[in-house]
Amino acid sequence: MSIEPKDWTIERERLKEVAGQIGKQLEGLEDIVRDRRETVVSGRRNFWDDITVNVENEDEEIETAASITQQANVQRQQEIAYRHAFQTLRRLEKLQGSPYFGRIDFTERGGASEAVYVGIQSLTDEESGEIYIYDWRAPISGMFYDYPPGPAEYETPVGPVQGELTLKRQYVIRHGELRQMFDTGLPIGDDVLREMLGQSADDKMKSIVTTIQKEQNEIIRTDRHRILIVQGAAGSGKTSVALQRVAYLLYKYRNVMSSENILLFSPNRLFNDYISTVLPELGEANMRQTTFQDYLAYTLGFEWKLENPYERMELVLGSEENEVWRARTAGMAYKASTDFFGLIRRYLTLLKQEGMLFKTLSIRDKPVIPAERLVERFYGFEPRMSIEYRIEKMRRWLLDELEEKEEAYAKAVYRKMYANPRYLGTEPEMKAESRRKARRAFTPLVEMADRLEFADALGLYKRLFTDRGLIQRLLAEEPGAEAGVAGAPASAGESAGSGAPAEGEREAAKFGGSLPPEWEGICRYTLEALERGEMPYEDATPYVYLQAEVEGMQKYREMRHVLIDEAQDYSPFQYAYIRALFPKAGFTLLGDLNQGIQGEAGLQGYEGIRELLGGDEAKTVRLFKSYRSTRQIVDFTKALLGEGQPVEAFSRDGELPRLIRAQDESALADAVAADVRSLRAEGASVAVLCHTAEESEQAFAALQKRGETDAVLITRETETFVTGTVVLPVYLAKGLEFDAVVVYEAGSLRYGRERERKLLYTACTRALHRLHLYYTAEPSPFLAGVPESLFERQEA
Ligand SMILES: Nc1ncnc2c1ncn2[C@@H]1O[C@H](COP(=O)(O)OP(=O)(O)OP(=O)(O)O)[C@@H](O)[C@H]1O
Repeated sequence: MSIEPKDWTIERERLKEVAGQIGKQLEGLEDIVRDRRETVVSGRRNFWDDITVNVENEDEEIETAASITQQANVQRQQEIAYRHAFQTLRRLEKLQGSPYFGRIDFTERGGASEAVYVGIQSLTDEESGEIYIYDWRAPISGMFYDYPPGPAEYETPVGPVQGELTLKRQYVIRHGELRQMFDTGLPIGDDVLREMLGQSADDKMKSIVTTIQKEQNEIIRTDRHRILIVQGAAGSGKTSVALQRVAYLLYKYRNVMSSENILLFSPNRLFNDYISTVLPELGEANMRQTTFQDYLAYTLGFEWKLENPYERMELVLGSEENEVWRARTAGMAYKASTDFFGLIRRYLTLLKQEGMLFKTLSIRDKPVIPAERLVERFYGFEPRMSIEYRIEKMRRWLLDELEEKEEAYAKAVYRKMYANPRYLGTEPEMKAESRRKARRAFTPLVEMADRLEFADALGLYKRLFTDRGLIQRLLAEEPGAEAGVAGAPASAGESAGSGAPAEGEREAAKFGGSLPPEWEGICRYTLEALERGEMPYEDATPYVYLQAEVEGMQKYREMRHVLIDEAQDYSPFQYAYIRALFPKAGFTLLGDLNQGIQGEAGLQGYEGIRELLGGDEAKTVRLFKSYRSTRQIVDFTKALLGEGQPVEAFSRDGELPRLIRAQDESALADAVAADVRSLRAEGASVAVLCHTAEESEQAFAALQKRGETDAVLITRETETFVTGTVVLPVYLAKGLEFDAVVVYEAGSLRYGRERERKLLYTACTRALHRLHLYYTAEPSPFLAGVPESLFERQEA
């Protein structure tokens, strides 16, 4: 749709007016920020000037303390006021270069027409009340993403507002100058989007706020369900949507939620760096971010050598498929399952009645409080009392008991000293010394009691793999036979901190299943690893869960929303645990089953976890359209997948993917090096993707030898994402994207097993514009399933 010259004049005038308004507000704010900064600095410098410190008697001490607290409060208020003004200033500065990107003219039914300009945040003239810009997250702005011109509506707290969109316009404004504008008949003009998607990959992810698609907008704004599960094709914008959703939640719930109350679980630290600028670009602070691995390492502490999921994957991909391999992979699958979760819940129920293990508290191998006494005490409680309640009661009892014993110990030491003619100290000296000795001996025991470490969680976990009778009993247990959960009247301690919500316990009782045939082998490798102080990745979550149930769990009640990216790589067991960790949080899960590189140890579908996380409160949404790659790459990768979750391409054209055969390894390295060089000369960012870390190292060395000295090798330890030429294993490229992807060796020896199909798919879907696959000998059988018309064959 063409735009009249007079419209250009009007729009330029308006832009000028808005710039003037921003300038005016900035000026005022700069003064405020300066004043407040000075107040804060001088407040800190002169903190003690207004306080009279007097500690001569108790009353004076109390008065001094009160005046310090009061002064600290004043200081804190001043700092908050300064921070607020400073952030507002930063936000306004952001508006300066590009104040808005869209406009809709909306005529409310029976009302007047209003031009709504949409930008990354709102701008209002406080004197006149005129709204110059609406925040993209405001309800009225939602229509910009959802409707073409014509009938439209938006939600408000008092119900929907209906009317008609008479105009929809998109702007490109750079450095305060109107460069382009388009009137569009579509929800969001394809031309603008195509242009954006045609650009090169950056070393940081970009915000998509100007071109959010209707189906993505729905996900960003949904807040009627506590749990939102998104199954989205590779490149469909899951991560982008997740980050815009965080910005939306921060806006909508700004009075009750801050970035400190939102947590994102991401696949690795490299990814954290890659997405780190999106929220600041939108004028918001980043949410908290972690990886599940980091959380586990923190919880397990230094005494365990925790396996990394990637190390485990290397092991599975790189090993021969013998009996040990089969036991390991079967163990990974079983320990990830809701069946194993159910088994552990039943175990915990049984422990309320029998079988609990405790450590003996001793000093230099001499028992002070034997484990049997603890067992006796534990089973002295009513059977329906929760484990955590009993343990907490025992903690208090133990601390009293230890105090008494410490006193007796001190007396015994004193008597010994007294009887020793060679000891020359005075009586008070002897008393003080004996008390010191007793304190030294008892401190570790008191700490153990205080931290609830007297239950033997490790012993309990190991018993699952040594006591076949126990396992058989747990498997035979009737679902719902959980004492203290089903049907029992509520009483103190009954549900006190049982570790998982009661609904979770009831859900868990449904699971149970049977043991995998490789159980003997699973027991063997598990016990051997634990004996060596090594924690296999698949055991880490079940173990910390069991430990938390018997020692008490640190829950994160302040977290209001938890997002999980690459959700397909978490096990059902992990979801059960995560649910218990964040009892007050809503959840957004973003995953793609097609990219499930953890095989049986990850998710097979969403139904089970829907139930685990909260059943009716969950909503599942699907995204089909892939925005990352060209149509040619999407068609190729779709065919590679065979069956699976549906994928659609956005209409952006590029060249066909290439499948290139090399005579041998050396010829392959020559060809890849030459290819990388020419792609780089065109300015493309290039990823050379490999099967494992070992292959990455070899490929990297081969490229270096052939003069590609700018290439960077990315390993599990890398924390900063760079573009240029990077060499890395596929699993570390999860969530990332590159202009060109070179699959280093796509032969049948690397990607031959069914579990490797998704790995190859994940590799290929990282490409924006170019995809080149190299191989020697035989190509991967999954490539054989791709119609010849979808790619080009070449000889190196
Ligand atoms: N509405 C949009 N406007 C502009 N670009 C978009 C839009 N949606 C997605 N993109 C772009 O598509 C690419 C893929 O997005 P993103 O990484 O969020 O997808 P994903 O679903 O998380 O992918 P994957 O699962 O493959 O890692 C990014 O470059 C992103 O900027």
